[in-house]
Amino acid sequence: LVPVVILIVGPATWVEKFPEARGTRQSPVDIVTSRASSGGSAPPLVWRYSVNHPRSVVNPGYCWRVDENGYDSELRGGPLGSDVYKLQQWHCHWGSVNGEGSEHTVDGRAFSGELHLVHWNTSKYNSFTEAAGQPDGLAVLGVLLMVGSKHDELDKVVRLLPYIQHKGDKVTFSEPLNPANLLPKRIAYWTYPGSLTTPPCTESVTWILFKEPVQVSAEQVRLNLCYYVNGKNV
Ligand SMILES: NS(=O)(=O)c1nc2c(F)c(F)c(F)c(F)c2s1
Ligand SMILES: [Zn+2]
Repeated sequence: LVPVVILIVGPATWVEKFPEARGTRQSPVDIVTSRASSGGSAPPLVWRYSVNHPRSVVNPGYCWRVDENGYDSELRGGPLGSDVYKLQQWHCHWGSVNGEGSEHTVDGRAFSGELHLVHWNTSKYNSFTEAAGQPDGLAVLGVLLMVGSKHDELDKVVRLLPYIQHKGDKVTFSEPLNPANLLPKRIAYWTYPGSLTTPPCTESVTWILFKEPVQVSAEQVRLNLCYYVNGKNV
């Protein structure tokens, strides 16, 4: 008899180290479109981003993250009440197999990837870290990515990936980049109170997931996958 050792790593074990992961508003979720209520009279969601400032692309160990380095920006309206949120960073989630990389699913369907623009509530809190622990502390714009035509704005980051192949690597670039160009043309969205999708899984995120996917080229998906540390989608 060969002893079988089953090593369980991943979401099922997160609750041991991060009790929040056992919470009542955990993300990601499957968006069941038939059960989503219409937006009613929510005010429009508005955003303004700084374009010309130095940004850093970092390899946190799963995919890549772009730090906004504190430059000004604003996200307000929609489900965010009267608070103003500021863009802290944006990052991506890709799958190891095309068509399976997104975190959220829509009617059970996964997409090739998912971009997250992470904002924090500057009306109520004094730092990102403080806000990240509060139920109304963060607002994340989720953009579903599907394979299609090349995305020029995203390419400003993808072309830097060969320089951050290892966890902890970081490159700073000053090429003008408008995060608003990462969003879909039509801005209809689903929103729900949720959490960080990776440990510590804190229940501090107002999720705003755009309905319309954004297209990226197969080559851009491949580049994201090959400059991918650990090769798994956290
Ligand atoms: N994938 S996510 O929900 O947008 C998201 N997760 C995390 C996370 F785990 C962190 F530790 C963190 F500092 C973040 F800023 C985010 S942002
Ligand atoms: Zn994310």
